[in-house]
Amino acid sequence: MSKLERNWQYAEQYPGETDALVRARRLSLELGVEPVSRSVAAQLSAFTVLAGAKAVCEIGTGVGVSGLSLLRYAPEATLTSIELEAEHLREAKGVFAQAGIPAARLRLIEGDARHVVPRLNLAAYDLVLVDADPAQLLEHFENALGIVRPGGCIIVPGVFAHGRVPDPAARDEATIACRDLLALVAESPAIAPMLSPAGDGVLALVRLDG
Ligand SMILES: C[S@@+](CC[C@H](N)C(=O)[O-])C[C@H]1O[C@@H](n2cnc3c(N)ncnc32)[C@H](O)[C@@H]1O
Repeated sequence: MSKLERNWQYAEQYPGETDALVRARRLSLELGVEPVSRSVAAQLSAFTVLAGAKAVCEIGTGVGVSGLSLLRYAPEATLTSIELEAEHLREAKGVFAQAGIPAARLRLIEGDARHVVPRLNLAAYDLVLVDADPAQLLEHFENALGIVRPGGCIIVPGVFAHGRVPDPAARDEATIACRDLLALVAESPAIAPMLSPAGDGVLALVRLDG
């Protein structure tokens, strides 16, 4: 194992998780839904607090691992989370209920985020997580930019497309979408980006004023 691999593995094993997160992660894997990794979950928890986020939106609820992480240290935050698959959302509801998250802090919406997000209030969210189908990434990202307030942040886990983004030979749709997003964000004067190798890559950015 290389030094970088050892560093990565250490960082992945470092964060502690609540019993609710451990249960949600297990359920997620049983259902074949890929949750954010432990280190990415820890970043989501910290980002919500750092951003002072009260209104959080998530595209791709899955079974609730990322949602629980976003709310973990932010008792005043509310989560609007959108999920295409009824079964995933049903399981996520159980996960949030078992974790004791009050229903008033949650707005769980079943539907295609490409249609739902454009109907949400513009510039109304402090933090938006984009974690749905990577092939639709650019569309989700454009929609996320519309609903995040200036000074707010967008987080995109999985942006290395299972390690394929750095491989120039990889040309599949999801990989190209991730590369296109990384290039777009790097070139925009209206965005302050940060790329972390945690999990399968995390792009975090601040939408600047104006
Ligand atoms: C990688 S999983 C999300 C995992 C979750 N964020 C977590 O860490 O627990 C992606 C989820 O996005 C959902 N999804 C895919 N396309 C979607 C769309 N267009 N709108 C809403 N959800 C979508 C999938 O059904 C799946 O549950």
